[in-house]
Amino acid sequence: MSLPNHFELLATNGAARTGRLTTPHGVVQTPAFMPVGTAGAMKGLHWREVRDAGTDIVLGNTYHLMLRPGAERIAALGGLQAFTGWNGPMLTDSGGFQVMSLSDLRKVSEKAVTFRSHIDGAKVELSPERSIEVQRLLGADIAMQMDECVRLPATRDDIERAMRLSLRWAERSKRAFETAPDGYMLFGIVQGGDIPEMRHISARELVKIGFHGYAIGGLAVGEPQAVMLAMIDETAPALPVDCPRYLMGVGTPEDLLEAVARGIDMFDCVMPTRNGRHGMAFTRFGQINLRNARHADDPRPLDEESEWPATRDYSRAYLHHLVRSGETLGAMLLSEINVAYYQHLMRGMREAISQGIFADFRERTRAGWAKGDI
Ligand SMILES: COC(=O)c1ccc(CCNc2nc3cc4nc(N)[nH]c(=O)c4cc3[nH]2)cc1
Repeated sequence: MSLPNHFELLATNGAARTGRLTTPHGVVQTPAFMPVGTAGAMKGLHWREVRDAGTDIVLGNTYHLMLRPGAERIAALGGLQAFTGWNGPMLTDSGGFQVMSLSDLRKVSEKAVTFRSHIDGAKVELSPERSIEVQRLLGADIAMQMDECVRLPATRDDIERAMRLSLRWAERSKRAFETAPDGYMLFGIVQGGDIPEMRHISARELVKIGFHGYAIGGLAVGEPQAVMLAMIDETAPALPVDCPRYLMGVGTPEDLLEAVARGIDMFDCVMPTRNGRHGMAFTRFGQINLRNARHADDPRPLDEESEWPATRDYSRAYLHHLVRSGETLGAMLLSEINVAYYQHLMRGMREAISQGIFADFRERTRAGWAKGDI
């Protein structure tokens, strides 16, 4: 049974789409990139810069926020937007993935995932019901079902087990979400590893349950890019054309371009901010590692044609110096430069799809990266 739809498809160009997703805290233009503000902050950035860089929606994490400062506390303080000062749309991940990647002594049962907090070692139980309760307390505009994501490579049995458990948790997540006010959304998550048949079963059964949008999970977990793209080809066509499709945890600029070409509408990844903190810049010439000594005397900015001031106004020599000296400003500048580049790329894709020239945009963008950094 399909749910009321807040997604408006504006144009398609091949399998690529551009649209508008209306949430209680504002409109999201798609394809959209969500920078990851895991614990309620975008590391090294003010929200003003996140917004000015072209961001419509940011991601927060149930796992981190329920452990610290606590979901009930954030609710008492008015919810995530009031608490953090980001007054736009927010999506929260449901926590299962973070438990498997961040905590130890974790156990998966039919009922829930139990684990020890990586902060104080306290024993915590995260069930689909509690995950939805936390995301409602946080006030996320888009909540994610609780699921189990297996790392790849994995056995067929393990992939099928986790996929079917995730479908049962999808049902329970949707039931727990029923009291949410109009406009708040719940997305299902397709699992199935790198096995097409498992992907088809997961997508078909999720659509029968009915969600506001559908994520493709279980990818960007160690598989080659070709496998990730093949699984998108298997899964996207099985999802309702009028619902948003969200590829979780992805990715590099090339991943984004190739996934939009295959019909994906939403993305999240730590890469622009985390790589920025480690001295890596994303530009239209490709990635530039500013730790590299070759930049020490280079007076040129990263890209004098960029519309983002920091990309235009600072020399590579200065950025190299900041990174080598471990100056906090280096991490801050490269984080904003990278988020601005990702959002510049997303805006370029939206415009190209609207004008029916996405294939040409894709070719020109790849050529720019291939040219490398002159
Ligand atoms: C510098 O860059 C990095 O350190 C870095 C680290 C991890 C990723 C990959 C993140 N991948 C990923 N995040 C994910 C989050 C997910 N959440 C749920 N609920 N279910 C999933 O099935 C799922 C899959 C994911 N795959 C990408 C980049």
